[in-house]
Amino acid sequence: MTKNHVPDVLRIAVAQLNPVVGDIAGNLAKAREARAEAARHGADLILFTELFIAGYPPEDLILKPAFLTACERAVEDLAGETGDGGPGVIIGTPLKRESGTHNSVVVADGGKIIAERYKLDLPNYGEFDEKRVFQPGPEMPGPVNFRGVRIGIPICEDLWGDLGVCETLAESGAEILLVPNGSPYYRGKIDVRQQVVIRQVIETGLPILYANQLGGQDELVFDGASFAISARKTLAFQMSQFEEAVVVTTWKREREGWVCADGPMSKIPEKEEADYRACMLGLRDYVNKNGFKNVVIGLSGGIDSAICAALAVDALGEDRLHAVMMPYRYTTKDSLKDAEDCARALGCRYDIVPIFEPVEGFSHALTQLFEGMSEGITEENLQSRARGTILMAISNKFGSMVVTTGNKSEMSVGYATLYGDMNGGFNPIKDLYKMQVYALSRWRNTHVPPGALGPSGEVIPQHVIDKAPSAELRPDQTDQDSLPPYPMLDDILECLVENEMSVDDIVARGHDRETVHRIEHLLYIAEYKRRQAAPGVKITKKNFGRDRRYPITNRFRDRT
Ligand SMILES: Nc1ncnc2c1ncn2[C@@H]1O[C@H](COP(=O)(O)OP(=O)(O)OC[C@H]2O[C@@H]([n+]3cccc(C(=O)O)c3)[C@H](O)[C@@H]2O)[C@@H](O)[C@H]1O
Ligand SMILES: Nc1ncnc2c1ncn2[C@@H]1O[C@H](COP(=O)(O)OP(=O)(O)OP(=O)(O)O)[C@@H](O)[C@H]1O
Ligand SMILES: NC(=O)CC[C@H](N)C(=O)O
Repeated sequence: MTKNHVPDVLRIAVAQLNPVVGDIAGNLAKAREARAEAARHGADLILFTELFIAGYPPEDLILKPAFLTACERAVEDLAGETGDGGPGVIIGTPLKRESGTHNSVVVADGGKIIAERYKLDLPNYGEFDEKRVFQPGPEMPGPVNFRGVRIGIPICEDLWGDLGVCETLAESGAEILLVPNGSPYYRGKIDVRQQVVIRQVIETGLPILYANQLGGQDELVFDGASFAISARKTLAFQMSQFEEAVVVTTWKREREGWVCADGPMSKIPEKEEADYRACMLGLRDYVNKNGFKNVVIGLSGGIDSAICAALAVDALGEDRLHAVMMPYRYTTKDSLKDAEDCARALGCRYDIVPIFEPVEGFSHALTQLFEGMSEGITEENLQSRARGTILMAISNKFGSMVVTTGNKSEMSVGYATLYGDMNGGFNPIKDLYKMQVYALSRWRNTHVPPGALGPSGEVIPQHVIDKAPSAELRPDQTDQDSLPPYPMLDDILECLVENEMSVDDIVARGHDRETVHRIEHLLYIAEYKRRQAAPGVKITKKNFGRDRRYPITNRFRDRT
């Protein structure tokens, strides 16, 4: 220490933890445990993620006065506990003040709250809706003097937006920026975050520590991967992605400012692994946080239900998945074998429940009404609905949640039966196009991701990957009877959904205009189905959920 007791070393613990939205007592207990661990490792300060005490995003819970009171009490309790001489705390909480209800952080040390700071830049795009429930901080935040070190605390979007929060903090004397985040995963997001942080390091000349939440919350997956960028614009430390951790980083005051002298350097997973682990974590947390002991999946012998089964076993363990094959007249021997092979490879419970009787029963009940009419989609959908009803019966009887299996290609064009195979509580592959389902399946057959509870080896039989996809709702049916080949379909969809491209621009990529028009039309008319669909894990920049809000009643077609 220097003569005036300003420290030359600061040990900052980063709590990359998985809170549960609304479980204030549970989140407080987690914070206490993390602080105790940080204390054991000699930390001076522990940094929690955005709105940690509430869980992020709390959405309209913020409108409940009782929720706000409970959050504030919890942080007051924690602040009181910092009188034990252990680490100080930076923790996120909503706070109702005269200037409004704010997305805030509380800084506590020596048994009391020493500062409050409010988020200025409220994100209101994509999955974010913060302007709906919060008011922005009334003024630019200044640095907080923590044991003689001037710390700037921009809150998440304060780093991304152009309100100049970081710049102002630097101008008003901040020596280091510690940023609590609630930043959800999408493919490639890590690079985007690093660019955002590097930009602010360049603007301010200060090192930035970026602490991100972990865990699944409905459609969102918070992937952690907290990191710091030094004032020299190099990666100072990197925490693991998709894993909870409390790490203590050591910062030293040098001539050029604060420098991270010690911190972890975790490896960040590549494309398929990252997507697979996001789907796994999203499913695991949805099931566990909502109190389901088990899940049930209709296992058809096709690729979608196979990868969902693999994800379920990896997320929950083989004893928590019940796979049910429900054959009908058009189910091939191959499908029966593929489903059984898949269940055997995964080690889960497997049952066969034929649907002849329910389908024939419905058909019989409708014979008179449908007399003289030809068979078609109605009869195909009866098969899907019989299966959906059986899965829901198993769900009701055993308390197991139905995992629904529609991929993004199908959800885009409405290639799924409402109240049939769309039945279910959660869909781990909802934001994966069909070609991505194949890529992840191949990847899983040669890798076991960290934290997965499933076995190694070929858990998705190669034959399932090689054969032509089919709904098997009529003889010799394949998906390509009514849809363009998946590589083409997926490219057109990505252009329309993720990139909001014009039909002309999509045609310029080499696609047939009539096909693009047809896919655009199918995409628009399936909106009503998606509004009734189960939530699923967000993997892309634009998922079918809060990211994309199209009207159901919509006559617009791009015909320029
Ligand atoms: N705008 C709107 N708002 C509210 N409701 C609307 C609606 N438009 C239609 N509807 C209703 O929806 C009904 C049609 O929807 P629905 O009953 O689902 O049936 P529909 O979409 O006509 O048929 C299901 C399609 O999915 C395919 N499929 C089914 C099962 C599995 C797979 C697969 O491979 O994964 C594919 C199947 O081959 C067929 O092409 C209409 O009868 C009407 O009642
Ligand atoms: N014979 C079956 N037994 C059990 N479940 C089935 C059966 N057929 C369909 N399903 C369920 O309905 C979903 C829709 O599947 P369908 O076979 O119609 O086409 P898909 O979307 O290509 O799916 P998959 O690739 O899993 O076959 C399947 O993922 C599965 O969960
Ligand atoms: N919670 C936030 O403010 C997050 C916003 C930011 N753009 C992100 O995705 O990380």
